Amino acid sequence: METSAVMWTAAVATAGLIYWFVWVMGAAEVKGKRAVDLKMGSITRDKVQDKYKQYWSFFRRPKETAEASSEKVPAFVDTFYNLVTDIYEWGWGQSFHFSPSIPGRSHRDATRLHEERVADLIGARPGQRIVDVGCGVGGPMRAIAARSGAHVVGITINEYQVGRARAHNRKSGLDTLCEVVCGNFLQMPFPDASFDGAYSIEATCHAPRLEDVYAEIHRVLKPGALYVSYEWVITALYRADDPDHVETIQGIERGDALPGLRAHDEVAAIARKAGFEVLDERDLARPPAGPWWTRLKMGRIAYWRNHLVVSALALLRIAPKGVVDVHEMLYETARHLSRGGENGIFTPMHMILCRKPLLAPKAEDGNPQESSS
Ligand SMILES: C=C(CC[C@@H](C)[C@H]1CC[C@H]2C3=CC[C@H]4[C@H](C)[C@@H](O)CC[C@]4(C)[C@H]3CC[C@]12C)C(C)C
Ligand SMILES: C[S@@+](CC[C@H](N)C(=O)[O-])C[C@H]1O[C@@H](n2cnc3c(N)ncnc32)[C@H](O)[C@@H]1O
Repeated sequence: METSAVMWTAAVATAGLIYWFVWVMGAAEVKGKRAVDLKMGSITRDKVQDKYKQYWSFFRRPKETAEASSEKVPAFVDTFYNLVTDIYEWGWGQSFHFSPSIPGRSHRDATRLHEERVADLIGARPGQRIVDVGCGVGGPMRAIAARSGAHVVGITINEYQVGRARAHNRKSGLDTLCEVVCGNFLQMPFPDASFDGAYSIEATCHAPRLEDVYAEIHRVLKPGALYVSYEWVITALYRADDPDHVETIQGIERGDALPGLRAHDEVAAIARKAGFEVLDERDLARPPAGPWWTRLKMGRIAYWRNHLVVSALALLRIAPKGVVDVHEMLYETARHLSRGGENGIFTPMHMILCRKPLLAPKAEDGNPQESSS
């Protein structure tokens, strides 16, 4: 073959490979986001690397830093979601959480069932107003509204997610039932006693003090309303004197913008302190539930492919440079999360079901008060 023919063949093959990597394999599982559309939320291209460095230096020692400057946590969590939202959508889907694997069922089904369980636990029904505390781009909100017919109002600190969630709501025809607002769940822009139910899926772990977000949820619920949360916690198997355990938990905190994971046995006491009655509390990851971390482990080849895709896109200046660093951080985080799941020291689905009592606790004169907020 002539040299020019060889060169042409090689060029066409390379172009075909790039096309396959970027446009075909690079499409999200839910086809919501493609690699070529990766942005870094509302951060401008030239600021991505700086923002990533700032995030990393804040969360490198998550617990100490967040304890010393807890008021800064929501802003850094916002930065984190600017950096990761598109990568999450591209490589995971529109629901930013884990779910127990179910033999013979797809990840998409397992995710939806884990979300529908929330609707069932709080008895959501048509005509009710439910708040989704930390709603992401609204995967759970759409599943819960579709299942229950309830009106769901989601709140997220990240403006970019608000835009994505609203676009998905419109596209799925659920925008009459689903609403999204930008705000801090530690100071929600809602009146007292304005919701018939509430839920949070893998979101309150971002609060520096769980009591603050629980108190705020308690405030916006009507007396008698139910609240369910899937919490990220350290389990009873954790040993503080085991360096491998310590490294795993710190790795999870660092790569997920967490100001210190809580222990499983702290959650119910905090809910009661916020004024809730605790109706049920369970780790949904315990057998017979299938392991939630298998999806993360199975994705290793895809992550390697994704690494090539983001590196190529950054090289071609289609994606901002910092995207490679963010992707690497997520790869590391996936390793720590899988390890935490496998050795049983961490769960992302410690479920707590609470009710705001009809009557507030006794007043000083010993008589129960009518519960208002
Ligand atoms: C609840 C939270 C997020 C949970 C998960 C949705 C995400 C945790 C780790 C993320 C990922 C890790 C590896 C990425 C991979 C390297 C990339 O190629 C494709 C996306 C990932 C799979 C990404 C997807 C989302 C997670 C699983 C926290 C933040 C409280
Ligand atoms: C891991 S995502 C989960 C999103 C959604 N629950 C889901 O399962 O798809 C966590 C969410 O909590 C939100 N969040 C974190 N801290 C917040 C805060 N202080 N106020 C409002 N939202 C917050 C993030 O913006 C993000 O949307």
